Amino acid sequence: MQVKQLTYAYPNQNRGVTQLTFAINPGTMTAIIGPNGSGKSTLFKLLARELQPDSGTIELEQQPITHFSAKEYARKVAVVHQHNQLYDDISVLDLVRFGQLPYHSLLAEPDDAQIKPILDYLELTALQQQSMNQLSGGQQQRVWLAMALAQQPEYLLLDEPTTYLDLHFQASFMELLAKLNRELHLTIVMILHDLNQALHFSQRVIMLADGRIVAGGTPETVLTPPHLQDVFRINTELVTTKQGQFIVQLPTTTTAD
Ligand SMILES: Nc1ncnc2c1ncn2[C@@H]1O[C@H](COP(=O)(O)OP(=O)(O)OP(=O)(O)O)[C@@H](O)[C@H]1O
Repeated sequence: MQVKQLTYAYPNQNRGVTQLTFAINPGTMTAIIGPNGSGKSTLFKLLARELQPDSGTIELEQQPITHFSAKEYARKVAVVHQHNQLYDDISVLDLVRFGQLPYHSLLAEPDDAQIKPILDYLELTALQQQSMNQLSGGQQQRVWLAMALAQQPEYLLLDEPTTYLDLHFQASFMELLAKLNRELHLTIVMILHDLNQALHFSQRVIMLADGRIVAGGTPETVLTPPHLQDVFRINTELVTTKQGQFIVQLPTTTTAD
């Protein structure tokens, strides 16, 4: 996926994103990070075709993404939003079946042979007849991911996928994404707020500020204390442990006794 000079401003505003250029290489995990209001969600909506750019292009397989029909695009790119809303009560199985819509007409019988391994993979088989509103937030998040996988996409876009999960589920959800990337070769693009998740789970980080890319590259080159100071206005230190390196946020001011 190639993003070239992508620019979007909300109506009557000059805010949004400006002149974004970057590539998402197949088979990689990319983290999009930046402070509040830096343009992450706007970029996400442009990649998901929920907004149309004012100028610039997004290309997939050397074609502008506008050339794909909605169904064609859904077979290539699946989106997991941060705030998923359900208007009706629905079972886990029925919701995951919706992921197959890009392959079938509405009247076609669901193909549960394809769904079953996905439910097994995400440890949802025992929950498949349960109603969504009986599940915890972490379980629901796995079901939305299962629905996205039922689209059999090549690209998976995730907007702050771990925001509502407790620390245990945050860690296991990120491990799961890494497994999907490794085993199914899914290309993953995710908005993250947690800098250590970006450090440990991405090969590439795109750092936004004021709607522009201020740094892009490997996590080690982008997530440096000077960059984090400039962009997030936080004081950090990279600490090396037996488990690898971690970004630790330090107090911004020190009080003399
Ligand atoms: N619907 C909208 N109408 C007008 N301006 C908007 C709208 N949505 C976002 N903006 C503005 O566009 C800019 C980028 O916002 P965006 O939501 O993309 O940031 P973000 O990085 O996702 O922020 P956050 O971390 O708070 O979710 C901000 O200045 C914001 O105020």
